[in-house]
Amino acid sequence: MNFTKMHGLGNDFIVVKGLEEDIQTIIKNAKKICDRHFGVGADGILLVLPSDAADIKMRIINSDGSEAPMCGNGVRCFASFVYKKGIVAKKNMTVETIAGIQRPEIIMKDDIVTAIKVDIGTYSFLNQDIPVEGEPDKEAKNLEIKIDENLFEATGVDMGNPHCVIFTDDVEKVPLEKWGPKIENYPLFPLKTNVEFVQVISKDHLKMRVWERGCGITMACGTGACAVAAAAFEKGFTGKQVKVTLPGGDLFIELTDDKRVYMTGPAQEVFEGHLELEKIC
Ligand SMILES: N[C@@H](CCC[C@H](N)C(=O)O)C(=O)O
Repeated sequence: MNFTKMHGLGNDFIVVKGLEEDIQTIIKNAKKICDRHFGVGADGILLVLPSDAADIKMRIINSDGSEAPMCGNGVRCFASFVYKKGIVAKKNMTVETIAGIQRPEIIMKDDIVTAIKVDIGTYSFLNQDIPVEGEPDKEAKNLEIKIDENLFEATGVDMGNPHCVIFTDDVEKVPLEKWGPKIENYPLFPLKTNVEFVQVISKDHLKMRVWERGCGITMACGTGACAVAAAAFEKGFTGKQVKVTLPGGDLFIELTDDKRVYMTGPAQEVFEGHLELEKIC
């Protein structure tokens, strides 16, 4: 398997040209390939595939082998990859995902890709969209989650994938490795959920840590940053433009009146490699 290792703020991916590789074997063995000790090591695998509906298609496989409908940091890495490789020779492109069509824009300075801005679609708080158990057309704005002796008030957000956002005074004090998996698998979320703990720094600055569904703790989550910005705006904590600081760095999120979300951030290629699948699978 030929691959390119990339990351968006430390949320790292193995990018593979799907048409040139045996993708069934790759998906079946994603856990081994993503293992940081016995494999290449990554939070997930991004498969580059042809699309009938857009310029190109992205499939996202989490490090536990589950498939995700959308990935914010992934789509920036993916767009930078297909642009630099000449697979899609457009700075404004369309990318098909299970969650719909994403619209990344490659931002360049002196022939170097400096950032990628993505129109990531609209957010929703509706139970049926996230999904969250309960009346389908009610909003998941005051969910009660009890973990051990702790009672949290959470906001459920659909960002193409499910998110559970919890505001707290100090994100550094949250025992994420303990609470993250319990909230990911909380019975309210039939498809599990990504989990974000977020601290309001100011009207235009949030700080968050994330436990990702199918991966665990990651250094950044693009859809998570969008979900957190939407939840904070809805609660009146922040305005429509916000910087979100994650352990791996900053993302810039803009919300529009019609609930559309734009995310801007970097994508970095790390190395190219060749893995002999039969050696680890
Ligand atoms: N890292 C991602 C989200 C990846 C998918 C997620 N783990 C899920 O299963 O929904 C991002 O940057 O958005």
